Amino acid sequence: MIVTIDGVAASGKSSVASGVARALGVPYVSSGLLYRAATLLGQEAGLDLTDAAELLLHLRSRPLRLEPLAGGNRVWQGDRDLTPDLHASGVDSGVSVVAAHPDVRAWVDGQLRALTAPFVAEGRDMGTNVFPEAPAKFYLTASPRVRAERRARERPEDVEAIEAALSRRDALDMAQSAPAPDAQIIDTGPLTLDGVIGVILAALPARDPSASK
Ligand SMILES: Nc1ncnc2c1ncn2[C@@H]1O[C@H](COP(=O)(O)OP(=O)(O)OP(=O)(O)O)[C@@H](O)[C@H]1O
Ligand SMILES: Nc1ccn([C@H]2C[C@H](O)[C@@H](COP(=O)(O)O)O2)c(=O)n1
Repeated sequence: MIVTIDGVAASGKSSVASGVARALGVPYVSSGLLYRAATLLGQEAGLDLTDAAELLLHLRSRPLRLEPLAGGNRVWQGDRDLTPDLHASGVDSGVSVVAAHPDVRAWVDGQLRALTAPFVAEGRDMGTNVFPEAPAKFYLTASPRVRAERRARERPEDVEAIEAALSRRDALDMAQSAPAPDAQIIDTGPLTLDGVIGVILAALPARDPSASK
């Protein structure tokens, strides 16, 4: 079975996906890391991130590998682990431009669709575009203030500045961030992390252990 968890920036997608995946004993797949890796490599090579053709040529010359694990995902380029660099604020500010290119999206989608189910996939368009056939879809929301307060607990930055950056990213990512019509929308604002995971686990269809999707 594939479970999709989409939502706005910092709504809890990766923490919730990891918790659900652990409970189900399957890996989770963080699609945003591939967009982040494309951005990091483009920036490191000094490329113009608005030039999708040049960026894709560069990405295809040394392929990336997403390693989906229940506890956390890693992205490799050869034997270099890119993961520790993928949440730098420079990547945060460039990634929406990269994620807006249709050809980059097709490059990411191809890698995701090549993965073997079962897994929990999180991102923006997992339920709408990449795995529309998934039998269980969820979409996480929370106000920009709630999300900024949560982020401020992990980064030594001002809540107002984080909130402004999140709202900017929400606007830039809006085109690919709509909930699937058959997704259950969960406002995580009033819920704990375990509470959100519990809502999702309770809503999952009964599992057939022999099914692969
Ligand atoms: N329901 C919740 N209650 C309290 N804290 C939460 C909840 N959900 C997530 N968090 C916390 O909010 C922060 C952001 O969560 P997380 O990184 O999982 O979000 P994300 O949607 O994957 O972010 P991004 O879009 O930047 O990849 C983390 O510190 C996480 O522990
Ligand atoms: N399926 C996806 C996943 C991510 N993105 C974009 C949106 C974000 O700006 C960026 C990083 O994602 P995050 O790590 O914050 O979840 O990648 C997307 O367009 N589609």
